[in-house]
Order: sequence, then structure tokens, then C-alpha cells
Amino acid sequence: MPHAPASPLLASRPAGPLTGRLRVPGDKSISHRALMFGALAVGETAITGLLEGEDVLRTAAAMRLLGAEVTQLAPGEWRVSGRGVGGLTEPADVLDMGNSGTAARLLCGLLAGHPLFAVMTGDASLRKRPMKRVTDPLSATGAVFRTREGGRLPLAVQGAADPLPLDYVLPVASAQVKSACLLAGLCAPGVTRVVEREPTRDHTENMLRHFGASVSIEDTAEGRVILLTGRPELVAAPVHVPGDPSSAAFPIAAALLVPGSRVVVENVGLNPLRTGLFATLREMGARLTIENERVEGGEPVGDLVAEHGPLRAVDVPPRRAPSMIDEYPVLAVLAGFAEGETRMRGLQELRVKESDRLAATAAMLAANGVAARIEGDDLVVQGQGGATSGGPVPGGGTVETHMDHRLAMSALVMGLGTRAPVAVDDAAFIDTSFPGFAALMNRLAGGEALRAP
Ligand SMILES: O=C(O)C1=C[C@@H](OP(=O)(O)O)[C@@H](O)[C@H](O)C1
Ligand SMILES: C=C(OP(=O)(O)O)C(=O)O
Repeated sequence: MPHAPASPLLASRPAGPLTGRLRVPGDKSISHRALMFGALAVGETAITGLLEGEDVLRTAAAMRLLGAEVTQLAPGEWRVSGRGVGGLTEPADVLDMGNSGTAARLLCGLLAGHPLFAVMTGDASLRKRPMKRVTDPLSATGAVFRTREGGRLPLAVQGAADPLPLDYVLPVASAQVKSACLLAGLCAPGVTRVVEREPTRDHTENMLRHFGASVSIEDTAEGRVILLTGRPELVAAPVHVPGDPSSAAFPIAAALLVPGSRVVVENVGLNPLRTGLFATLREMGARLTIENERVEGGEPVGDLVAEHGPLRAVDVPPRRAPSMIDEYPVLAVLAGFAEGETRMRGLQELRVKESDRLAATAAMLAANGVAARIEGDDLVVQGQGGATSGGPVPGGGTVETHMDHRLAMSALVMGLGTRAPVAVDDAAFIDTSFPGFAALMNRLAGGEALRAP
């Protein structure tokens, strides 16, 4: 689907207090997996709360090309009639995964275990991102991958007719790589073993169990060992997708920045391997509480309450990165409004997201008068304190977003608290994960805080 920029140029300006209760779109990670496991299950999987962002719609289109029936009944309400494990059919067209690394890499795992030929591509951002991190381990199943120079998209794959189970120790803390290996293992006999030295989001493991697969998880001296028994019969099961904590981060951050604000984000997924930002914000002194905690569909969920108040600098250890890997741009914005110098350690993985997020985040801050520097794999931000609208943070810059939705949203949040407006060069990619973002933020601000410059 061509990317018709919804509103390429957008700017945010000092807003009045943000107040209200809201819900953010469904969790992107869970939404991708619900469609993929629904396509592999026997029966009809009912999904509620699915994220209808462009990344997830790419996965829906790919599942249709692979033979599953995927239909939308109503906003957020979908049905997937699966083909069973090993039952996907050869796609009659190129699989275009758009801007989505998760869709592309998890799909490589799916394709590796099926005896079919497929070609995959993506947009200009995704075609820059490394794919060897999945094609290398997946080749041990017997699948044959051919990629563009440097291990990039487009790629072609001939899936294995008799896939072998993997035994793989992840060299990088990546739930995408872990999930690709597990998805390939579904089609292999025996037991697939994946080891991660640092735990990453476990939505794949949770959902495999939800659909009836046998998954064991053990923390050992080697790391977290995940064992999957191959060739299960996955049985269709209802999936209720909670709000995405990575999306909730933006209205939460805005409330923490703008004086007088109090915002409640309802029904947010609180998987412990996704909530590193909220722990970090509390360390900064943020007035952030959780209400109405409960478990839904096997995942913890709650309502996040955020109120404006003073923030202090923090030192974020590298071990926290996997649990907040997508939240560093917005955390860096908040660090610009905190008292003192914030250091975020071990951010090498940010180099290979939709953009080089480490460099782009530093540039975003510098363009708006916040002192930020990169030291090795660390990002250091000199806070200017006094998070007050029209306060010490100048703003006034236009941020290059490099086709990165989280850069765009982080910059627009920053502009709600700076002296002068903050503009972004392209807001269209926000639709990959958070359709309706600008309208929702304006509703909280009680006016047109976000609008064309
Ligand atoms: O598995 C997933 O759904 C995701 C994993 C993360 O990537 P890595 O696991 O590669 O760090 C994250 O950046 C991405 O937004 C979603
Ligand atoms: C990195 C992200 O997603 P993906 O890897 O799926 O493109 C993200 O949503 O921040």
C-alpha cells in the first residue's frame, strides 16, 4: 500500500494542561503474533483490540498471501482462519513488509519451515536494516535464503521441505530473532532450543502456550533457555490485545512535561519485559501510578496515571535496554526537561531500528536547544530542569524523522513543553504504530496543539 503521507509536516506548540482519560491502539508486538499464530492454527481465531497500524496491516496482507483467511469484522475486531502448522501456501506475489522489522523478521521464521518459495521486500527504511541476524540462524533449518548485498532486503527464500530443529544462542538481545527461531521450530520435529543471555519480551512464548504448544522456559547460568516441542497442533484461541505500552509512553510523557497535566491511559499492557520506561520514570521522580491492575488473556494490564511534576536526571543501566528498547527517544526528551545529566547506557541496538535512533535522537534534541552527546553506546543528555511550558527548553527546531514513527512522536511531545514550537519533517510514519496520534493528543490538550506549521 503506497504511503500517502497523512500530514507530512506537523508541529507542536506549548499547550495548556493535558487532561483526560484515553486508550491507545493495541500492542503492536502482540498484534503481529496474533495474526501469525492465527494463520498457523486449526480453526478460527477471534482477535479483539488489534492494532490497525500499517505495520500490522502488512502482516495481515502477508498472511492472506500465504493462504490464511484474514477478515476485519469491525474496528479492532478480526478473524483468522488458519491453515495449521506447515499448511501455509506459496505466495503468488512479493511479500512487502513496509516499515516493519518485526513483521519481516518473524515472517522469515515462518517461511523457513514451509516448503515454499517467497520473495520479501520493504520500504527504504526497512531495506537498510540487517536481516542476517535471522537468515543466518534460520539457514540451519535447511531453508535457503538469498539476500541483497550486506544481508538486506529484498530477499528470496526457499523454505525447508524437512526443517531441522535449531539450537541457537542469541548473539544479540532481540525478541525478533528469538521469535523467528521459534516460529521456524514449529515446523521441525523434535525440540527447538533458543537461549537468550538477557530476557527480551516474551509475547511469542506466551502466545505459543495460549495456542497449545509445549514451551518450557528455564533461567540457567547460560541464560534463559526456551525449549519448544516441534510440530504441535496449534488450536485457535481468542486473543484480546491490550493497549501498547510503547504507544502509551507518548501521552504519559506529554503529561509529565506540561504543567497542570493529569492523564489516565487505560488498559495498557504491563508485561514486565515491556515496562522498563515506567520504572525509569519513577526513578526520575515522575508522578506515575498504576490503577486497576488485572490479568487479561494471560498478560498483565492496568491503567497508567501520570501527573506533571519536577523530574531529576537518572543513570539507566544497559541491562534495562531490552525492556524499554523502543522508548529511548521519548525518554531522552524527558531527560531534556529534568534537573541534571541523564546517561542511557548500552544503546547499540538503536543504530538498527527504523532509523539510526541513537544519532537521530541526539540530533532531535540538539535541533531544539538541548545538549546531548553520544559516548560510545551511551546517550548523555544535559537536562535544563523546570519542565514548564514556555520554560527553559528552547524548541524552535524542525526534526528530521528518517521514516521513524517514534522520532516523530517524541519530537511532537517535546514541542508541547518548549518555548517555541517543534516541527517534524514527516509525520506520516506515525501511522505505522499509532494511527490517530495527533487527534488524540489534541483532545488531551483541549485544542490544536499539534497542527501543520
Ligand atoms: O519482537 C517484537 O515485537 C519487537 C522487538 C523489538 O525489536 P528487537 O527484539 O529486535 O530489539 C522492538 O524494537 C520492536 O519494536 C518489536
Ligand atoms: C523498532 C520498532 O519496530 P520494528 O522493528 O517492528 O520496525 C518500533 O516499533 O520501534
